[in-house]
Amino acid sequence: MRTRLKVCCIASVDEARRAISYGADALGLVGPMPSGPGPIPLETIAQIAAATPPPIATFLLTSETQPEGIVAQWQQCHTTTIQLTDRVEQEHYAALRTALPGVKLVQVIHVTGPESLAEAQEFADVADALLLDSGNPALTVKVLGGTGRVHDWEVSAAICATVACPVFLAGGLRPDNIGEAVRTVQPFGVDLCSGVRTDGQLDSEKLAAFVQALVGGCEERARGELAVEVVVVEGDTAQAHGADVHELNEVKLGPEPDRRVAVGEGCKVLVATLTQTDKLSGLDMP
Ligand SMILES: O=C(O)c1ccccc1NCC(=O)[C@H](O)[C@H](O)COP(=O)(O)O
Repeated sequence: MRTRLKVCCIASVDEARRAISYGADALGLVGPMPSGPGPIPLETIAQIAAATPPPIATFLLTSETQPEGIVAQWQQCHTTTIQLTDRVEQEHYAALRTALPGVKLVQVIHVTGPESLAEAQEFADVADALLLDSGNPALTVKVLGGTGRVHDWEVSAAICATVACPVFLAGGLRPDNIGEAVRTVQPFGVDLCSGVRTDGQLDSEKLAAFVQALVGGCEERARGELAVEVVVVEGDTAQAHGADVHELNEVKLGPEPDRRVAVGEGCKVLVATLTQTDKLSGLDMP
């Protein structure tokens, strides 16, 4: 699977065009924030959103946490998507869906430790996607993104392996770490701001280097996925080659014809060539 690219902190129509020309699938447009280098006026966000062709997605980043405030900001810029950079309580999602039909909602989870796994699982059913970032909403002046810092990718990997919705990885991604990030976390998409900027401006050379490294990381990820084979028979005598039994709930199956699943009488047998594109969910393993 190709890892999708979201380029954030886009500040002008020119930057939007350049990001798209280098392969961006989505653009991040930062609205009013309590801190950080990325905010631009909502009028500029509206201009960029209007100038962006389908199928490129435009994300309004908002720090608002109440439906009225979120809707009021969106009405000034009409993006395809809203990225909720602070925690928006689940009960508010219904009001947002009613007020903003067709607008996708992406909930940011700031990965602060193992407890973030439960928070991600909480939002996986209500949001259209999650975005794992490195901010800290608990600070007196909230930090909600654009930190340039990586977080614990093992927690992010656990989130990606267990939630059903698409997950973007963000936080300190750069050309020199994106390959490892993609291999470790296996996200649906990646998102970055400071790693492709110089003196606050979108830097085409850094962006080109990032895209090249991302493509390389995706190819390695695909090779790794296809290399693993697992065979499991009966609970007590389960044997696995290439993955241990405890990992099986996180193991993912590839598409037909690579997938071969047989459920035997009194025991369950799985023989599969694995990729990381599909969840194993639905298979009742011993
Ligand atoms: O850039 C900001 O100022 C910002 C402030 C508050 C929320 C989000 C912000 N940036 C947008 C993003 O979502 C970034 O892409 C993401 O936080 C990763 O940033 P970086 O670590 O600099 O790549």
